[in-house]
Amino acid sequence: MSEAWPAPRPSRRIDAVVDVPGSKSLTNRYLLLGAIAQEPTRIRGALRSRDSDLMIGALRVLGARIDHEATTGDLLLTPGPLRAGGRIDCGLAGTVMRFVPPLAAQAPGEVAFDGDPRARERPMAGVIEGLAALGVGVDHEGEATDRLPFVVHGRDGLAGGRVEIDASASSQFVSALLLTAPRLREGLEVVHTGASLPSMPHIEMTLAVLAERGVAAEATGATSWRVDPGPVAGGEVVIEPDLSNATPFLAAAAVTGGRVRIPRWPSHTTQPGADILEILTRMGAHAHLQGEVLEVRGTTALQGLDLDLSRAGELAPTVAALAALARTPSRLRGIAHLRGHETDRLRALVTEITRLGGNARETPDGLEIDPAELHGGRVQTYADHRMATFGAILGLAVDGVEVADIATTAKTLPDFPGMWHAMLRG
Ligand SMILES: O=C(O)C1=C[C@@H](OP(=O)(O)O)[C@@H](O)[C@H](O)C1
Ligand SMILES: C=C(OP(=O)(O)O)C(=O)O
Repeated sequence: MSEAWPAPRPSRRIDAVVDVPGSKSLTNRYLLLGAIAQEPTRIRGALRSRDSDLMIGALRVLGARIDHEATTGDLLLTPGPLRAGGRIDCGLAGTVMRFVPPLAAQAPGEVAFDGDPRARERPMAGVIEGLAALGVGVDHEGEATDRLPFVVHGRDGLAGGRVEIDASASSQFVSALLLTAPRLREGLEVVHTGASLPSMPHIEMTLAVLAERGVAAEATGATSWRVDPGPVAGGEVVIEPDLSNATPFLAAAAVTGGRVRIPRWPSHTTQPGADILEILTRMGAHAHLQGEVLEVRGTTALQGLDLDLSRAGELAPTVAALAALARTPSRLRGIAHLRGHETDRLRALVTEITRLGGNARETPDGLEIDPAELHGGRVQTYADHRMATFGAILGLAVDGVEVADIATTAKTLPDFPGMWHAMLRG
């Protein structure tokens, strides 16, 4: 664990252009599809961070060749026959622990999965149920039968068909089963049976990425999806900037009355981070897209808001920081599943807002945050990259904020502290 990081306060008005690295969710989907493609794939603008490196490591264990081209920074994927017999470290990456087991299920033999201590607490039931429905055995190495660690007993030539799972704990259960479905003899229909379903844009992203690689993939109902069997194309792909990782920088403009611009902002995207435009506008900041540049300018006072964040739960820590600095109350709804993220984010956000003198409460499916005068303190981050960026946002507006283990941001951003200081320099 690194030393506590003194969150910087701006010495002058922020006016910065921030180049944000590639999307975690897109990078890890294209990496996985590259490993089962019928030809090599070149990924431009890929994210290099702990989560994408864990995905690269996992795919290598399963037989893919992945090279980093130093001159361009591109990743070059050469698919190989699926290989069993290895151990996969999922770290704390939801995309690795959920997306890779269904691929291992198609490798002939045993593949073991484990991760960080907190990874053993994150929900996995939907993936394990899906594998069972496909006829794939999973042996549990610990006591829990719905979590890591486990061993997948894969085999060639799985039939596929139709599986019913409860994905209310994570949309990644659905994406996981769909992503490797082109290799199933009959393809796959996935039907969600639970009461609610978070992060719908991430499921749409899965369908869009499959379609972009030449696979027939579509929604068959409000909560059911189908992927046809068929070859996955390789070729070149360019990854969009990570819009969720852009949000702390945009929030920096909003809370300080400054200006931040993000180049290469896509005009059409399946990334839920794009919702930040509307959220910031509702809170009183000026946010608009000029060509391919998103510009956010802050105002003197932020307004709270009542918001259903179920589409974009990833944004909750950023929005909670904004809400804690707003002058009217906020309610964030539809995010009960955040209790299964890198940490229990609802509890962590309430604890850390309260630590700094704020006023926040958990509700059954979210948070209520009331205006309060904040003071300094050491924000705990619980191995959660977005708790660290939450602390950094508050530190822009409040004296004496420190962030414990800022290095945890490396989960999805290779040099968050450097980028943050560069933003303050303008
Ligand atoms: O498919 C993806 O890439 C993701 C889906 C979402 O997961 P949940 O539905 O578990 O929230 C999101 O929060 C996560 O950061 C990335
Ligand atoms: C929930 C997140 O990550 P993961 O992919 O590990 O689920 C996140 O990045 O906010």
